[in-house]
Amino acid sequence: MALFQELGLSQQLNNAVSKMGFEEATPIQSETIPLALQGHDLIGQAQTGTGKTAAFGIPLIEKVDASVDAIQGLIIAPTRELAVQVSEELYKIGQTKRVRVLPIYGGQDISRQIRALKKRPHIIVGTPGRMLDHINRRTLRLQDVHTVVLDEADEMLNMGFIEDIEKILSNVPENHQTLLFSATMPDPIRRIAEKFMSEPKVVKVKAKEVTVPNIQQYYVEVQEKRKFDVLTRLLDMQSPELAIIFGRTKRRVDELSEALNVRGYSAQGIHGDLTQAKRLSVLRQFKEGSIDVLVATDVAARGLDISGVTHVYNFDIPQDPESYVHRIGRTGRAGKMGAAMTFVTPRESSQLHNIERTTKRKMDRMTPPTLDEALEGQQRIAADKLVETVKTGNLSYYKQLAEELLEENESVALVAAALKLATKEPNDVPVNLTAEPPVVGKGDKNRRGGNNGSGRSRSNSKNYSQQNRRGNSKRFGDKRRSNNSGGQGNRQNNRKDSRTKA
Ligand SMILES: Nc1ncnc2c1ncn2[C@@H]1O[C@H](COP(=O)(O)OP(=O)(O)OP(=O)(O)O)[C@@H](O)[C@H]1O
Ligand SMILES: [Mg+2]
Repeated sequence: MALFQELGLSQQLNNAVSKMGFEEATPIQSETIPLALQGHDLIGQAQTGTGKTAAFGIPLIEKVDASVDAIQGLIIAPTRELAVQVSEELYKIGQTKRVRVLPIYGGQDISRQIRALKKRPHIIVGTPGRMLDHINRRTLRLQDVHTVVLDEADEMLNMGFIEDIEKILSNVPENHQTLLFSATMPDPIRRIAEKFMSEPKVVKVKAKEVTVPNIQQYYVEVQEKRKFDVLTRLLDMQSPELAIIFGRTKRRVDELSEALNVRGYSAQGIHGDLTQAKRLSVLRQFKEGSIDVLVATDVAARGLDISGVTHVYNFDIPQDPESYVHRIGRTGRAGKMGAAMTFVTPRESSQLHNIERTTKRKMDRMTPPTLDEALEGQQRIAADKLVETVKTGNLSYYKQLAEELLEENESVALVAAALKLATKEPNDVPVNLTAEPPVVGKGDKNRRGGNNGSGRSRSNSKNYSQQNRRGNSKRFGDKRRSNNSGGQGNRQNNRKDSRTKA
């Protein structure tokens, strides 16, 4: 790690980064910032959560002449949420220099965007479709652009986006500088990328693994129809501060978030069929912690930086290894710890190995928690909460009654009762989830269905009810259910201050 002061930045930029609380530059930042400032085209590859945004943001802001009222930098991002987030980070970097940054993305009122464009922003951060739209309307003029950034470049250069990108670039002066960043850069895509650039420097942060070491990675062998119960037990046992659960399809995300709510978790889904307003509001609630669990398709997997995400659950194993890297990379960011659990059904073991081959890292096997372990986890949260309240709560109002209760009851029994009331006990309310076909890994002879998204056969989907078919249910009997009404409220409070464990 190097100090930012050693990277040859202006005083204004040094002030900006220290105001953002950055002390040292991350490896990708210290390697790419000087090269970018020298004007080289760049391909930057570094692990998730290691500061790639500032790695392109700092040199771009440095190069902007704030006294010139024209768009000088263009940042293209694959999703609207990411465009918003990147523009916020760039705004912070450029604040001391008074650089104007504007996000433009689909789903937002276009006339409002046109008005904002008239205010002469210096940098535009946008999604390809809406940028093209503005170019066609002649409301976006790019003749003064000197720097183009593709964030999540491999995704952007994937088949779906490449034509849009080419069209956008044909409106930018030819001698512009191009910066491409991503945590993953498969070789065929890198070759496409190089065609867009002139003598690019390739900076690949030296790391043995594609994923960051501070994410503990587990796989859980589980049958499709048992997944939901295993998920809720894991949530109970691990009690994440914030968790993201990835499902394969939009329907899957809807069904999962519905089912989680039925079982007393505060969850919301996010996917491409929701309105833009809804997507942004779900994300905001998740960031604020008013929902604990975000259920998402891969749309949320690229680039989103939400602090406090301690656990990622791949309810469905990802279709390709790159997607795995980006999904689990939503935790363990900026040096923090994280845990990722990937569910693997019996026929998906080849896909598990396929992922491990690409990431060059083995996942540890985790056995699904028993009901007792799930309950223990929740009890521990309740106990922590109780002790915390002893320390910080204003209890004088309760002490008189407490003493009376202690005269008439045994003390251990009293505390046990308080714990019971404060514990969110696992429940088995039936939920409906449509089964997903397995993802069969590359090179698997028996491969059928499942590996190519939309074309996939749905013939083996069927509705069934997932319930706790637990062996040890008798021990708890119906008493366990009697306390569930108090569970949800407690969960909200308990989750926030419990420490996490994987
Ligand atoms: N030098 C630094 N010191 C401390 N924190 C930093 C530094 N640079 C970036 N960060 C913070 O680290 C977090 C992750 O950064 P960022 O989102 O840029 O990661 P990324 O490499 O783009 O990840 P992804 O591959 O998921 O897009 C952000 O919250 C960012 O503010
Ligand atoms: Mg990023």
